[in-house]
Amino acid sequence: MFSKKKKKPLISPPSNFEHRVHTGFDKREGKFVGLPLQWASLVGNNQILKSTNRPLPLVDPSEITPTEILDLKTIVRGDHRSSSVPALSRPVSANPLTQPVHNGVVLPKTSNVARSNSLRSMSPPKIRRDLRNQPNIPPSVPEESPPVPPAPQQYPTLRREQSNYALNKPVSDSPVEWSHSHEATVRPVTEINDNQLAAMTYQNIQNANGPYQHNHPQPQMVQGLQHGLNGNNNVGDTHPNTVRHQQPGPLVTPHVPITESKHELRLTHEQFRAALRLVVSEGDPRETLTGFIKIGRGSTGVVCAATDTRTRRRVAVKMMNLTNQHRRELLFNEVVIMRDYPHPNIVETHASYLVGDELWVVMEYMAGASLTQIVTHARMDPEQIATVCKQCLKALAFLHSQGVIHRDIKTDSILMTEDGRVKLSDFGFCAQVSQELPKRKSLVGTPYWMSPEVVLRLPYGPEVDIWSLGIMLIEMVDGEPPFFNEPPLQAMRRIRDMPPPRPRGAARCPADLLSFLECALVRDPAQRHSAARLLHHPFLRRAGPPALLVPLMPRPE
Ligand SMILES: Nc1ncnc2c1ncn2[C@@H]1O[C@H](COP(=O)(O)OP(=O)(O)OP(=O)(O)O)[C@@H](O)[C@H]1O
Repeated sequence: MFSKKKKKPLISPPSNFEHRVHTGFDKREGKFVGLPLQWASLVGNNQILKSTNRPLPLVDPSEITPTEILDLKTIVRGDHRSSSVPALSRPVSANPLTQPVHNGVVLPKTSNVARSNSLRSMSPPKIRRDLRNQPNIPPSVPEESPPVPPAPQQYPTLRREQSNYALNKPVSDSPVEWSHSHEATVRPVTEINDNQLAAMTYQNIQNANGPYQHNHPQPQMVQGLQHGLNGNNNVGDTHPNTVRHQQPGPLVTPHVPITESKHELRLTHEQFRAALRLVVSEGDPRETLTGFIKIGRGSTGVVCAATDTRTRRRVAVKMMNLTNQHRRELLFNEVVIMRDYPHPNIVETHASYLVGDELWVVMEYMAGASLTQIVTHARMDPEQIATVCKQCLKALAFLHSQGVIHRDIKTDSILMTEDGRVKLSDFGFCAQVSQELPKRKSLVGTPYWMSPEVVLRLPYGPEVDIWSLGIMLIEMVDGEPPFFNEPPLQAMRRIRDMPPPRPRGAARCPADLLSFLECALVRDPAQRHSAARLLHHPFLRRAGPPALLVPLMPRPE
């Protein structure tokens, strides 16, 4: 009868915006300039990529899985003998109550903050909601960002409606309670943001009286990426959201006596350093370590081999500068994950320290090789591939049973001892899920190894590691992952739109290897086999002892 006249929404102009990222295209050089490192890696013109010829992992800084307030729990600092301030502890128990969830993966009932993967997410989780009224930012609740629209051709893509991953939990910042004793009462959370760290540190860190700064998250970069995935490669260049508009997010930390309670907080360097000090060991490793030799460089810092003069043991030391991290909160992962999840197939952490402005993680020295070195220099036979897969799957089955998702499985993350034992490393990007928070949403991973659900921005779980393991298997057959000759963004489009990839060398692969691969590279995560299930696949009967891998090790020069 009557046509409803739509009222034109009144949109105010942005206020208080800060222009902190300025990107452009240098026609002479033929490359983008001014991109943050992680985004540069995505469009394929960053220096680290060039120097190591390996793609960098990508962490979308604006997409943080919201945190949840869980039950109150008392945690005690692991080593509190000599400490004058309370600190986060190692986990009280390694195996919380568990119940099966879908697809055979068993998740812990709650995440454990002390395991503090957890501390990784200090960026404000609410920004998209806060920015909803701004131009160019579509409403996105409960999802944090729009899915990639289906491409014109179509291999049936996953859609949100197809997955049962409804996010039924409200977004909430999680206050952390803190008491002035060796026992700290905290609400375990799955991720902690700057507000929560501020809450902890405000009351506990002496001399940390500098002003809190507002955090400036970067939601527009997601739009830029989305734009790129939709066919425009000029990420950050032509998309309207390249200018950042500052809009402070809400703060829900009743225990922090700060007047500007509506503002997101960002820890000062000293506060962050003090927070990190709470989880590292005391002492100066330079007093006991000697003979440093640089053996590698990653996106977070350098790795040196050294000798522990007390034990005469060879160790590897990962040194990460606090001041030049893309997301400094990820450093907490480096400290706690390998330490808190000991397993024969996970690189062992001995200790970690703050040395000036650097975080040093001292770990077992893996003198053999990385799997990348092997796949790029040798051809592996099916028995050797099965041996590697089996050892990796043991680590993954263990981690997944604890609710830990690695999120960056690739040959670069697999290190070997000289006698052929295979261990998982590089836990900088991992995340924890639990029954309360069974799915993650952040865009994290290295493009070529990303699962369809991650590319599609669907909530995801531990199954993403199984997809990446499948891609890693293709690396073992072909020497590189699928689409490796294409820019990362194009590779992500192909992952989004195409059937699961097969190795180029499929013709020389036995049927059981291909069948194993088909169980791992399933587009629908609910149908993908879990690590525990894959361990029973007939292909793994080919697996042999670690010695089978020794002939693959590069010969010392
Ligand atoms: N425990 C270790 N023993 C021997 N070599 C190691 C050890 N840990 C790391 N490395 C080597 O040091 C180099 C850098 O490692 P690092 O973990 O910093 O970087 P990465 O693998 O590129 O990861 P990311 O960039 O995600 O931090 C790699 O070549 C790796 O093989």
